[in-house]
Amino acid sequence: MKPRIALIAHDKKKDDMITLAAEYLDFLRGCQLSATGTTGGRLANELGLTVDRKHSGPFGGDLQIGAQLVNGQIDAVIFLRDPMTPQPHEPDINALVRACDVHNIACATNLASAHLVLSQLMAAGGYEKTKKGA
Ligand SMILES: O=C(CO)COP(=O)(O)O
Repeated sequence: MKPRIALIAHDKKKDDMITLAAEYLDFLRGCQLSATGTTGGRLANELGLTVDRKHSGPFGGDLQIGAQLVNGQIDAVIFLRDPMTPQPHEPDINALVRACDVHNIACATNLASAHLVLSQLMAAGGYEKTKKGA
């Protein structure tokens, strides 16, 4: 089965998400992706990824991803949170991260852990990262 990955980034982390996804592009093309609205829009427009776009985070997108996760439809969450900016939907963010803990779903909330999760999922699927210039 294809890995089912949720990709979410707060505004100041969206460029990081695009750079991250570009690095794992071949692998992510073979995954089933969900994303909050604006993050998903950028992933689709800038990288051509096929993404199940939920509502934007402040309008319930985190909760929609949380519901998918609770229903057993998500294997890992990459959630690049902005720890320096207060978010109007902080309760929704906490609910999603809590749901990951309740259901023991890997949740990477920064780039370092995102690389670990993605490279591990890739290795488990027998993928190799394409080396630049190779
Ligand atoms: O706010 C978010 C996550 O909490 C992200 O939502 P967007 O991808 O719609 O910006």
